[in-house]
Amino acid sequence: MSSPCIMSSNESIVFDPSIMQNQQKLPKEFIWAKGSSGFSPIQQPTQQENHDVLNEPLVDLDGYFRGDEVATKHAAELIHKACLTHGFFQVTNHGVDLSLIRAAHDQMDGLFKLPKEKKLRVQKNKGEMWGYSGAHAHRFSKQLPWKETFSFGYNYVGDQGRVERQHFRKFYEDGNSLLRCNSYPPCKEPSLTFGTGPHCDPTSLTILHQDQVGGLEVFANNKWQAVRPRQDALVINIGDTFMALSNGRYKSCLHRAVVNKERERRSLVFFVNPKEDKIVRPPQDLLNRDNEEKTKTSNRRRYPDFKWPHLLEFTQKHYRADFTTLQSFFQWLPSSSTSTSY
Ligand SMILES: C=C1C[C@]23C[C@H]1CC[C@H]2[C@]1(C)CCC[C@@](C)(C(=O)O)[C@H]1[C@@H]3C(=O)O
Ligand SMILES: O=C(O)CCC(=O)C(=O)O
Ligand SMILES: [Fe+2]
Repeated sequence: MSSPCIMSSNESIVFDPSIMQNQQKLPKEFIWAKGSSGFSPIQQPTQQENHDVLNEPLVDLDGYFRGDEVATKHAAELIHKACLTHGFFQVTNHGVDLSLIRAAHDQMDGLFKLPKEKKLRVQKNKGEMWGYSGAHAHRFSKQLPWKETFSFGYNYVGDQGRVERQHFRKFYEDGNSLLRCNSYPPCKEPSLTFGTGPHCDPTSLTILHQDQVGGLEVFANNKWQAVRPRQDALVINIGDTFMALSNGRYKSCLHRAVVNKERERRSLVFFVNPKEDKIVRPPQDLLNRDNEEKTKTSNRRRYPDFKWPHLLEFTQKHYRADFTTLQSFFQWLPSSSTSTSY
């Protein structure tokens, strides 16, 4: 039986923001805090007032788009360094018009303001990637995230017959990516819960635009640090799949989203994925370079080969993505059947 005041259908919670944001006491299903023991600092929610602000690299892409070689080299170096350390940076002059971003947020607003019944008509089923989800209550029963999401599939079919220019461009061509709209309603007890719990994205690359409310945090230098919202910037982070593709050189970014007492927060997230049949394996050039640079013992392959649909299946059917997803996936992989319906 769920907490009082929460509408319940078929035993799972219905996350209605207009009701939830007025709950004086956080329903137990949303509590993440575990007291002083049993939880590492990574898992434990922290008081919002205590947060450091991250001084992450801000990369201006203007020179790159103008074909300025020096500016491009500088931007590439900043990105490379950020990927080697936390797997996180922001970009400005990224080529996406601000008016388009605003229009996307307006559309998102329209979606989240739909009546509950309409949202539930497109509810995600377990194992499916697309549709509406209220606190993921159809999938999980505890440590629910304080959010609603709408997810959409995106399949970019590249120009046919184009000459191959880069290994990774080819690798991601025709991939099945995912667009997700997140809405985090205000919460009376924000320090007990999360909008999105601590995790590394299992996907490859994440491109995110957050509104001006703030709530995204990155675990860097052994502490949680807030990412200051910038209207003109896109937040980029490395996910587990890209970390594997780079043989562990580039770091999958550990991050989370906290909620607050007063303001609803929105974010718009694009998760880039390779096509289903691609084998996630570091390019030979990179392994050769590792061979030249390091001793024989440290240049071995860090992860076994896998395909994205298997990692996706793992996170949708067997394991809730967190900050040790990749490790747990490689333990599960040998025992799993390699046929999948994705
Ligand atoms: C493949 C995915 C699973 C999640 C959506 C995409 C990329 C990020 C994953 C997620 C956001 C990581 C935190 C936990 C999660 C359950 C969530 O809070 O939404 C994850 C997504 C999911 O499984 O739906
Ligand atoms: O809303 C945010 O800022 C973060 C969301 C996130 O990390 C995710 O959806 O994977
Ligand atoms: Fe994420």
